[in-house]
Amino acid sequence: MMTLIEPDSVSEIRDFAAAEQDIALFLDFDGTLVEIAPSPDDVRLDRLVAPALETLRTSLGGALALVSGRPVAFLDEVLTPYHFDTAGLHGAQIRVNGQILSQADVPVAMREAMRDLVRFANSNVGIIIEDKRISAALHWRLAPQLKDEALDLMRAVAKRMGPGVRLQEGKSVAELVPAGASKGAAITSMMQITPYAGRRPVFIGDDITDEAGFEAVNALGGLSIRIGGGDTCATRRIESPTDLRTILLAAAERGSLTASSFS
Ligand SMILES: O=P(O)(O)OC[C@H]1O[C@H](O[C@H]2O[C@H](CO)[C@@H](O)[C@H](O)[C@H]2O)[C@H](O)[C@@H](O)[C@@H]1O
Repeated sequence: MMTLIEPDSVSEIRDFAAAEQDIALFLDFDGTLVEIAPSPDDVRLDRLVAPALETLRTSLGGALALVSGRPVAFLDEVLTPYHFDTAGLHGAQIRVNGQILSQADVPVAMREAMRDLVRFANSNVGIIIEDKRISAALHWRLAPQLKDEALDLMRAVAKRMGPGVRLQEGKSVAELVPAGASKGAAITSMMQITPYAGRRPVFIGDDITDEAGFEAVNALGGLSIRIGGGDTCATRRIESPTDLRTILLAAAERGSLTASSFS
């Protein structure tokens, strides 16, 4: 005898299937795996996190990647001895299975832009510049009164550099980033290849740059999780990096991470 499935049951079955589907885990770094610190060099990664990520990477069949505004080389150093798949510089560099899949060119006129940023930092105590070659960040966390001036400068520099560059705002920071790069585009392209393809993407982040990643995983039927407050298109929240660390360490201990681990 054939059993008719009521519409409610169909959606329940779909939800159940999605909850059970193998996931691909994409993790932001600053504000997600580490607490926000006064300056970029001050971040501290709990010593248990990198080995836990390695255990989870294995249990996810390799489908675990970092998606960050930091350069790939920085993340390799912080997470040493592990070299995770990484989309760095807001998606401008992508490395999977040890191979560089894509790397944007250094934007035209970046050197001239850096001269302007250095001049601004030299004449304003508390302003920090990160020269990441393909991108550049201007931080005002230690000089919040300079926010408007710093943003005006970055907007003018980005405009002068032309359509090859976009301005990425973040927590007390503005960055010059290659125009085509975004965390959403990076996640979408990684989801097309092994070991990510066929899995349900889960992306966890905390900042404006992560919203493109949330949109991408939402469009792919995945799970988007924002750490902390703020407007977001993420469908779930986790209060803090400490709470996320607790979830990840417990999952590593069990040797299993699914979408329900984040409920
Ligand atoms: O995508 P993410 O991994 O979150 O990286 C985004 C930017 O994070 C860093 O800046 C932020 O964290 C600093 C350290 O906590 C903090 O001092 C700063 O105010 C934040 O904006 C990093 O320095 C940038 O390069 C990343 O692009």
